[in-house]
Amino acid sequence: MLYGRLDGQRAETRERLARVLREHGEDPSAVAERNAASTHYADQLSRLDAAENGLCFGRLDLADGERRYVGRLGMFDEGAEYEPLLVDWRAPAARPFYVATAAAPEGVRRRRHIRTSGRTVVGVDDELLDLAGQDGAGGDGLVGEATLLAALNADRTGHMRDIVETIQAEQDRVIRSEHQGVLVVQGGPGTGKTAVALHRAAYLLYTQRERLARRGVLIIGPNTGFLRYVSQVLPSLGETGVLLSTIGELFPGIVARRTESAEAAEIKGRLSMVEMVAAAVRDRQRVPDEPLEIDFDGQVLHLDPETCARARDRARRTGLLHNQARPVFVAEIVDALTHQAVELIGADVYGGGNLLDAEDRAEIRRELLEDQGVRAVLSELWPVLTPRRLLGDLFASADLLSSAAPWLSDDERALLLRERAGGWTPADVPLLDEAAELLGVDDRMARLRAERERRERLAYAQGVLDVLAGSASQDLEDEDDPEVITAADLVDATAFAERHEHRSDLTVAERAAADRTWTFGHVIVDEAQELSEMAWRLLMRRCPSRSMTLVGDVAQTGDLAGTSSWGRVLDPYVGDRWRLERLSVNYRTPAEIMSVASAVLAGMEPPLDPPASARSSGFAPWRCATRPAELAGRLAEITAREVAEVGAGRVAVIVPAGLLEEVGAAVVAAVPEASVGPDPDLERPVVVLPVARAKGLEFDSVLVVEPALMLAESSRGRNDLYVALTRATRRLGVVHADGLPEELAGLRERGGRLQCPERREGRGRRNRDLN
Ligand SMILES: Nc1ncnc2c1ncn2[C@@H]1O[C@H](COP(=O)(O)OP(=O)(O)OP(=O)(O)O)[C@@H](O)[C@H]1O
Repeated sequence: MLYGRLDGQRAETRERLARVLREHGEDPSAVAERNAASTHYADQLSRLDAAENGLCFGRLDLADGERRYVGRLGMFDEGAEYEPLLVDWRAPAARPFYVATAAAPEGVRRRRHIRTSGRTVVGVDDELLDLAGQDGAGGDGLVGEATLLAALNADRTGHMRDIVETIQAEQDRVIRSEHQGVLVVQGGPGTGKTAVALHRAAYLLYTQRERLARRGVLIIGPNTGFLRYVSQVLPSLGETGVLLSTIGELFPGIVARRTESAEAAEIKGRLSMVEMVAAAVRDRQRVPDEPLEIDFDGQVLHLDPETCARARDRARRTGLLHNQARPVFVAEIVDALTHQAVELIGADVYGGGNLLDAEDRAEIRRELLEDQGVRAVLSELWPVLTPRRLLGDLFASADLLSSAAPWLSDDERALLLRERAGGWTPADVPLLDEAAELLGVDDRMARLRAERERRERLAYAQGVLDVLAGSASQDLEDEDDPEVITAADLVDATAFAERHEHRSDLTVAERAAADRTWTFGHVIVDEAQELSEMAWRLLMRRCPSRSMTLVGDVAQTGDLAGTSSWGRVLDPYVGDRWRLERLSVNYRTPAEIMSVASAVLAGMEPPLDPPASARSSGFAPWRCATRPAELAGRLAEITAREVAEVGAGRVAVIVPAGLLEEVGAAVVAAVPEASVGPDPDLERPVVVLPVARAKGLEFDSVLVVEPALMLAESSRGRNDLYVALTRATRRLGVVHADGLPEELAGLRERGGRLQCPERREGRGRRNRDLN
């Protein structure tokens, strides 16, 4: 019945969309309305399409006899006073599906998980909450155990899936949190932080659609590979209007492809760069050491340092940004030159005094403003600067660098010095943004234009409202219906004009991506521990409301500029006004693997508790020692066997950065479909990737290569190793030629023939130790 209705709604929406697209009318208001309507219907259609798989996945039988179905969207029976047929998972009425327990049943007698394949029901799992005390079901933390385990044990595909059918109570608390400000979600690996962050975005879009549709939601991830990996989750929940981005993509017009050392990136992430950028701007507002000579109209004009200093002080005292203050500087200098020129050109050598009148003086001023020599001097003393020019010049000059950042050591400045050509790195982007904030643009003309357009829009909106009010009062007379509400009752002309402000076809996400100064309604940051202080500054500018959800794990910080303390990151922006939520159950990594990773975690500062695994796999992680010369070849052979073991699943070989090429080449020789590199194709059966790029990803089987080298490669090597060890959903092996870090000494030796204990022992059982 529900699918029948879904088909009906889709056909109707498609028809409406087609009708809108067929409409003619070329005047701007018709085009704007057509665009708005077609976007609305297209969004609606994609929501309906997304509900196809698993439309209805739950049923609640309540103690009072009511039966409630839970699914991907809400459906109502128009013929029966809008009786709910299906409750959207985000609606309050669906909440007991995720949080009811035997101890707190929330009026639920039975919870049913309905598993479907296409439109066919393939299984139901019931939990009787009022009987839970007797049969042991549902009383100890995990909700919908059978369905959950089926999801956790499924082969990985290279794309993250939504978890809407099996959200757990602690996750639900985060997803539906009513906290308005900064919400930090700290949780160990596999606790569902990414999943929760994405479902929270979907939840907020549902509960605050009007506001968020206007301002948009921004989701920040650590790299484009990760964003690709998670990119299907929101569309599968019917939500598409979200901007997924890395920090390196947040400066419109710049693609940050240049690479640099981790040490250089760390320096650029420090808060002291604010002072460096400000000093670099000040250094470009110059006063010459000697008087300058300018040839003008057969005369030589002199510009002395005092005049320049006075002009600079006056321009600076305006408090305007560099480019906006420039006209003040220019006016001062040109006035001084005009005065000199008038004195020279108009001097009455016989009678004394000056032969030039006010009009002549104005003419000379105009000529000076257009004179090439004068312009060159002004550009030297107070140039128009773009962020790219400012930082391009700065990083290409040892002198400019040492003047702008004298507190850096010579070695540190040497790390920043580079060729001008070659583009930008991700760590440059927050600096470019900082520079843009200090430079500003001389936008007087643009503002005049915008004001004119605003007035036109307002007049148009008032016209529309007058027409609507007229026709509504007509209706009123015809039908004598006091309930009629006119458009003007609901919105005034200014609000109406704002709605029509953007007449282009661009979506909110596209407009936001193209506008550096766009401020978002909500910002979600995944792997938030990796962001530098400068990146936080940029993000806070994009979210003045501080409506943010930050998810991460300070034990997994790999970036040298990242953090080990949420308080330290947030203090400058919100003081202690942020809320911390913790996630404690690991849904990815089986208990056997987590106990290996926990030994690595134990050596970290500050000490953190490892999350409890939701299940055990029955597969013991192993190690395999080999000689250095045989490492790559041995790995290739083991990888090929793992591929056969995981069947349709995915295998990852995670290596220290220095071994990527060698190991990658050997693995590709053995498994030609393998994808190798920092940004591999995750849909391939095997990927070989450096440890720094493994963050946030997961695979059925993981081979960790040379853990001792991972520890040594970076000052955050322990965190990197912890990340590598916690990427597997089923199987973990460690292959090494170097010595093994002592934390991993307890691993069993891999046997000569690969055993398949999972099959012997049964796959993916619930971890009975949980809680
Ligand atoms: N409630 C759930 N139901 C089904 N699967 C879940 C649930 N919670 C998490 N998972 C699965 O567990 C895996 C790990 O989740 P996720 O990647 O969101 O964890 P994470 O905390 O971000 O991990 P990391 O910090 O290691 O990146 C994913 O496959 C996710 O789909």
